[in-house]
Amino acid sequence: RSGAVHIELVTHSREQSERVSAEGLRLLTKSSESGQQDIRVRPFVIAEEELISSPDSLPAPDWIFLMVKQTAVTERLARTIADQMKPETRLLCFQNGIGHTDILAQCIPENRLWLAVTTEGALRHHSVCVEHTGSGETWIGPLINDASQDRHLEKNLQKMFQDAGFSVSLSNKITSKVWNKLLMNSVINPLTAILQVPNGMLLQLPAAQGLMRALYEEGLELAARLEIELAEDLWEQLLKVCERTAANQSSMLQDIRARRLTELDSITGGLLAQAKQAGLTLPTHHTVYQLVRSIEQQWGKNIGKAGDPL
Ligand SMILES: NC(=O)C1=CN([C@@H]2O[C@H](COP(=O)(O)OP(=O)(O)OC[C@H]3O[C@@H](n4cnc5c(N)ncnc54)[C@H](OP(=O)(O)O)[C@@H]3O)[C@@H](O)[C@H]2O)C=CC1
Ligand SMILES: CC(C)(CO)C(=O)C(=O)O
Repeated sequence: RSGAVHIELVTHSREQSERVSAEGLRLLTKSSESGQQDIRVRPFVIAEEELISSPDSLPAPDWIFLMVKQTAVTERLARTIADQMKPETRLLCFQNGIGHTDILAQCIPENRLWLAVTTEGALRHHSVCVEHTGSGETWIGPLINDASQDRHLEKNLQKMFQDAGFSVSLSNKITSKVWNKLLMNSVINPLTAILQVPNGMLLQLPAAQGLMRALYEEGLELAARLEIELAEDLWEQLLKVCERTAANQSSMLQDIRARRLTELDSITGGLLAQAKQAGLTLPTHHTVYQLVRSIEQQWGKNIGKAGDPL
């Protein structure tokens, strides 16, 4: 969208940035007002390696949106991002799961980290084509609540998203939102990946429902131990997500089918790491962790990692 907002896209590969420069990005989207739309956008684009070799090639931004998988969040990436930040720059992280902020905080002060939890759906078809697969809600909030922070940037950001047609709320309890989603992902994602079924099928299998409940209860116990507030109707919300996305393959199942690394270490593994610190055991999560890891290891991935995440 034009107007006062200037957006720059940083790609992983030079090949992708060259294609986006030459062809633009194709966005497939559907809305009740305009029906199916096939939109071509031409963002300013640069590859990560160009940014590393000349870190001053872009003007320092107000916001950086981090939209990579958890598996791509490394200390090296954190350093690259830190080199792009000026004192007012904030980093907004869109990842499912937990753990990435610990890596990012090695190079970026925690009071500059913001989290986004979104139920928007996006699917990359290829390097210059992405589909908006479903509209949802997005919550944004700071990792730490620092009363001295000037929050005007956050309000401007919310307006920018709203002007672009997204439903965005600001939250002072973003950790609760993160954990609500984390618990849902920790139930749906590994089970759909192990059973190789779409989300809705979990509701048709009584034995799977028993497993879902066991995973959920263990997650609840951990959140209570860590004094993290969760939605009171989280179980009902979880069942609704399975219903609403009945025909969809979870992101973990998609990763397994494409033989990519999954976000297991940040979802189930994230819970297990927190549980260990809190002196709790989560036996059902531990078992599904070992099962998903065993699937990855069948293709030679994550071979160095034992079945025990810790
Ligand atoms: N898709 C969705 O509907 C939702 C996703 N999320 C979360 O958002 C995160 C991203 O998911 P999603 O968009 O689906 O993932 P995708 O894998 O589709 O997209 C991530 C993109 O990040 C690129 N990338 C990786 N490393 C770098 C880097 N160092 N510099 C620049 N680009 C890089 C990848 O490029 P390449 O492939 O070339 O490495 C890829 O194009 C995940 O944590 C997911 O759980 C949350 C809610 C909904
Ligand atoms: C909510 C759910 C399970 C929807 O598929 C998801 O976030 C994912 O697939 O990662």
